[in-house]
Amino acid sequence: MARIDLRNLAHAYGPNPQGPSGYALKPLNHTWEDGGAYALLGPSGCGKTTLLNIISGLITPSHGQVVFDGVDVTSMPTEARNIAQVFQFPVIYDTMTVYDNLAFPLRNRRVPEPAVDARVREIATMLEMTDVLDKRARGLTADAKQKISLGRGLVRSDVAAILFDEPLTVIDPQLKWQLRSQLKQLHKKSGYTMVYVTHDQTEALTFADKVVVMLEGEVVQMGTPAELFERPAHTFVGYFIGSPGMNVFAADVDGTVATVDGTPIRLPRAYGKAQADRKVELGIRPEFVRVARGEGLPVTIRKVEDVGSYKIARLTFGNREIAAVAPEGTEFPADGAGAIFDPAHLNVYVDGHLVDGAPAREA
Ligand SMILES: Nc1ncnc2c1ncn2[C@@H]1O[C@H](COP(=O)(O)OP(=O)(O)OP(=O)(O)O)[C@@H](O)[C@H]1O
Repeated sequence: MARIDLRNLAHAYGPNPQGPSGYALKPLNHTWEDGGAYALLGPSGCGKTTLLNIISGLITPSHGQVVFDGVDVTSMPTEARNIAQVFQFPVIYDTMTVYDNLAFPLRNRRVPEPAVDARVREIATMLEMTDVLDKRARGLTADAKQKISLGRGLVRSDVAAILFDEPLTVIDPQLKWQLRSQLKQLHKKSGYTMVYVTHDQTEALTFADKVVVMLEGEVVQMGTPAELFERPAHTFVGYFIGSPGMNVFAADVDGTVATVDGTPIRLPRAYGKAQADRKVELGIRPEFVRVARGEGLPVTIRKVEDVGSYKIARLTFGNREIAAVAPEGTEFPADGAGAIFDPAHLNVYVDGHLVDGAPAREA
């Protein structure tokens, strides 16, 4: 297994990129620890596959270096990098049996047959494929073929890293759930360095110790699921992670007070006044918004959704929408409702990026 350092990495597909928008991957410096489980999460086109393919060697970056355990592998071909990669669609030998497909990466490296057999059976058990080991891959369902692909990625124990590119896309939802937890367990047991590309937040948050959130070719935050939830470094992380996403609205911030449409809101920290051409916003997760009668920001309750274990109140304040999450059984006021924001969880963003205020002095 390897620690992966990405040094000043950037990539443009065209020969003469014009400014930052010409880059599919904007300059990036990161260390991914040996044995870590990482997810690359972001919307379609944000550069996840580009980054994964640079790590695997399928793409040579236009700038910077990829370093495995201190060794610069940037110009090494994929085969020399000692990695396993699992793609969105099955990459298997149709005419071979499931057993031979799983054994292939090991036999290729001249692993002795008894060790091959033990490992193939271990992986087949994990994937619940022991009863089809003798069947040819050709006749199997798309799900089963993709499981073989996953198995081929997981079968070697001497790889520097295992890279997954949306590996569960073609798998049915029930099985997806099961495979996701199995991958997590396998990671815990084996300590492989794993990098998992997905656009699905549930997949990323259940699989990874650290999630790398990407937007328009840029890493906007790398953090644990709790960090992404509690302190989104970018408004995009706030929207993209969580359901419903973080409430974000324009505000005028000066010192320890934010003003939203003339209504002052107290902030837990002090902020300098932003330059006039900057976009200043407040962000607060719906979980930290409470609705009460006659207190806080005056709002109208547009509707209340009961989603089983909790309720989501959809509020309007002027022309803004605010969501509030409340425990099951909460009764909302029929009139005079106000939204109260938990100050400890109010974040200030300038041009989309989180700003750290200074400790507020007592008045
Ligand atoms: N071979 C290529 N030539 C030119 N541009 C490309 C190429 N591959 C990707 N791009 C562009 O680079 C950007 C990042 O694409 P990439 O496939 O890495 O994103 P992604 O986040 O993996 O998206 P998806 O989830 O849709 O696969 C996109 O604007 C895409 O159009």
